[in-house]
Amino acid sequence: MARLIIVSNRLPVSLHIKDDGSFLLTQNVGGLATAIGPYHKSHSDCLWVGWSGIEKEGLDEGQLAAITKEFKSRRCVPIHLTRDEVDGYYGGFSNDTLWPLFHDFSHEAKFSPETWKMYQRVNEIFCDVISKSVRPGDMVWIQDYHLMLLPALLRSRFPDLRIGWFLHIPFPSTEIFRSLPQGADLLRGLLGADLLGFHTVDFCNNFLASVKLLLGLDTDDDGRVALADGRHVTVDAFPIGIDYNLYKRTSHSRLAQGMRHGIEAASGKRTRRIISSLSAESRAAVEAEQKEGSWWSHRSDEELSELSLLRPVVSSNPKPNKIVVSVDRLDYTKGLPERIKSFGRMLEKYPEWVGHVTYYLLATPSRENVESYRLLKKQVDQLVGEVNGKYSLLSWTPIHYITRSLPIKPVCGIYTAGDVALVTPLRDGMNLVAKEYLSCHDGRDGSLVLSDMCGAARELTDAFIVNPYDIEAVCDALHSALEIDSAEAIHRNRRMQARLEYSTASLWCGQFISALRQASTDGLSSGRLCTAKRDELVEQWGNAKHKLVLCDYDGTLTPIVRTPDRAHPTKRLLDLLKRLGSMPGVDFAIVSGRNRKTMQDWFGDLPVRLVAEHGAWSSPNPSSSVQHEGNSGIQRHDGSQDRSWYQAPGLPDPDVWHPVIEEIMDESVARVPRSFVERKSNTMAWHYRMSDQHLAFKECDRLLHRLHEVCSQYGLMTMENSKVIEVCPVSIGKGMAVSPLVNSGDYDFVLALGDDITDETMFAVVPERLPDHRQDSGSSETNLQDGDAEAGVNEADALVGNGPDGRDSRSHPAANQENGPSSSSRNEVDNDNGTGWTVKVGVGMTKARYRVGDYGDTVRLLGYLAAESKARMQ
Ligand SMILES: O=P(O)(O)OC[C@H]1O[C@H](O[C@H]2O[C@H](CO)[C@@H](O)[C@H](O)[C@H]2O)[C@H](O)[C@@H](O)[C@@H]1O
Ligand SMILES: O=c1ccn([C@@H]2O[C@H](COP(=O)(O)OP(=O)(O)O)[C@@H](O)[C@H]2O)c(=O)[nH]1
Repeated sequence: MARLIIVSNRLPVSLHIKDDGSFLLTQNVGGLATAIGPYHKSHSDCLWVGWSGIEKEGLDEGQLAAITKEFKSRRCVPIHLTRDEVDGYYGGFSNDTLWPLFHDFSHEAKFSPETWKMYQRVNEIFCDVISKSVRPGDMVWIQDYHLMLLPALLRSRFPDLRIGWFLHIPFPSTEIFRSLPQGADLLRGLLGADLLGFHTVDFCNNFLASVKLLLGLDTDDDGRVALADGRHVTVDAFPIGIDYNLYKRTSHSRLAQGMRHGIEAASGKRTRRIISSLSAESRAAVEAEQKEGSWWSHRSDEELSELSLLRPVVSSNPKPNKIVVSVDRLDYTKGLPERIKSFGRMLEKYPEWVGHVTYYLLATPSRENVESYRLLKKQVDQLVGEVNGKYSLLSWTPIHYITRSLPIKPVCGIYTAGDVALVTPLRDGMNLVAKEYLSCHDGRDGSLVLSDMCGAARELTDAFIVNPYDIEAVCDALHSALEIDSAEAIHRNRRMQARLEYSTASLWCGQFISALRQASTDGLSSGRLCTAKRDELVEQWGNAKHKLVLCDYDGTLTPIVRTPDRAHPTKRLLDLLKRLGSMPGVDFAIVSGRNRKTMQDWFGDLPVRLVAEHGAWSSPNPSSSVQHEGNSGIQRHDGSQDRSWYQAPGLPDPDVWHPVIEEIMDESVARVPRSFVERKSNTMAWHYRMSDQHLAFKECDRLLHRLHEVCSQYGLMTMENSKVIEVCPVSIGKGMAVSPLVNSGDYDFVLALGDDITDETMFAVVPERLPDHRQDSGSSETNLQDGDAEAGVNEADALVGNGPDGRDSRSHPAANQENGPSSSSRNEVDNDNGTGWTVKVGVGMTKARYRVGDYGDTVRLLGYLAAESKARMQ
């Protein structure tokens, strides 16, 4: 397994030098540490390289070495920088130039040749330090805009190193990016990587448009940029998630709940006792005033003082007391002034909320040494003061303004208390706050008003989406969010939560690393299921009513391992399959070459259809009323009450051919140490995965020759697969087995997943278009033979080379007489480097075929589908 080196500006731990000179390491919090930290911790060979956070000045070589050693105890490699270097590279070019420009704040951007020089120098320093740690086969994953030159610097030293880079902030439009004098240099720097990741497809497109405009380089359909040196760089979207369960759990912590109660009490949401002490006159006065809609006017001083004191807790007001929350760094990209104005406008436009809605605004100090941030702080202070000054009552303040940094528990307390979260950045790469708020409201109401200008808006489509610059629109959305019916809010939230719960930070990390692992000098494979296409597939799945999934097992749902019995499914996989199989409108079939007993033992209890021994046996889903086996198969019970197995008709008698084939295969076992024969009821396989491959390949040729001499007389054929040669009846095949299902007319969406040549026959029977005859099909019963003719034609297609690469996909006896398999074709069919395939088709769409990396990608895809179905069921 390739070792991963993570590189970021900051390390996941900070080092503090205590008064006595000793060191203290503390864990940093934040999106990056949460997302990649667990991978770093759980992989003992994974390193993390980043700036130490300590100025180099005043420290001698011995102290620097001691600091390095301290970080090493946490598998971190610190980069030591001088104050000038940090000021120029970090405060200067990164935060004064790239940050504003990438967030569409060109007017805030400073262009300075000095800070650019420092940026170049520090990227080189990073390269020097990393170069000392790199070993052959390593992968390097660079984070963010601070290190855009690093990929090409590393590439010049390590031509074969796998390099990935991910941008955590937006990538701007070409019009903005081209104003950056060093734009072309930065793009060239990035193109040193194999894989470039962004939060959204829009940011990918912005990047590619700049590459085209500034460097004249084109992109292919798979999002790959072809370089003059023959390399391909893959560009794709990897939207980051959060640790959903952590936030959900923390929202129930005593501290968070205590804060929630405190906030609710302070905002008048909880305290009702005082109401009973209200005089009847006061109550009447309050009600009259609410009806009039104008307040303060025509009131006596006494009335005014009583009203202003009591207003927030008066129960007769039709508005219940509510709480609005927001959590941001005090950054000009977060849209705080616009948001405060919108809140003020809401109190003006909907005065019934005065006294009844309290806004808890947490604005954490950020980059306080930067002039524009200091000015922003003043502006926010002033606006909060204006709204509070204008609307405050004696016992109620509209905005509770907190300018401190809080740890996770109190932050969750704030989220949990909020009836509405106001998340309105003017520009943001993702925005984790929006996702954290929803996870703290798991199973509860609470509304999200969300800016359209952040990456999160692409996913959280059930939020109140607003243009953050439009004060009036935000004001109205806030009003609607406060007014929303609780059941409707829960319903909207559940849809978003189902997706967030699945698309976690660790899924994001795993997905990027998996893609990077597959990246090579050719870029990721052509025909790849990129994020945009995956989202489209998930959407089509969500829209379909009757879905069929045909899924191979070994190599598709589980990795290929040394011996067959070690490929036992994990509990997580079984849970996922159970969930999918039980979903209304989903028919899930595991279609495998495995023997019937293994299929029964491993999957017998699942609500799924099973196909064993490449179609020699099939067993319908015991929980489904729809059966497609008809009377064509021979029904056999094997001890399991709930599950029946049907044998494909017309199979040659195994008692006749087994001894013959076994004897031939046993010879190969004798000739090739550590190879073995797997005997199944209707097929037989010679496995050589654990053997010397050179010797095994030679034996393959000999064995195939021997097998072809006898196969046809028994109605058998050979199949060459991943380190296995299998003999099976010519009348079976995965395609033949699933054809009746595919052609039943019961489904408006079919998805087939597989990784090897035996799955090609299954892909082949998936039609180019799915006819929509669900309405007029009299019976859902389809006899196995009904689909045979078509299956036969399509299987023949697969046989003559309509496989993924146009290669022969099976070694049919007749075909083999002319084209005996060569050891090179054997190498080609070996899928151990992981290339699974996904084929989908639906009513009204044309069949599409995609490549995924390995079984992990397939399982993740199924997870997305399950989450989508869950979201749509809400
Ligand atoms: O159709 P599938 O579900 O993909 O099953 C195909 C064969 O899978 C098993 O063998 C393969 O997986 C083993 C475990 O990873 C590995 O050790 C072996 O080298 C692979 O060939 C199974 O043993 C065969 O019967 C299936 O035909
Ligand atoms: O006092 C605070 C303020 C914010 N956050 C966290 O800071 C992160 C902010 O991430 P986001 O993507 O929303 O914005 P960024 O600050 O990265 O631009 C979220 O995880 C917040 O929970 C925090 O822990 N304490």
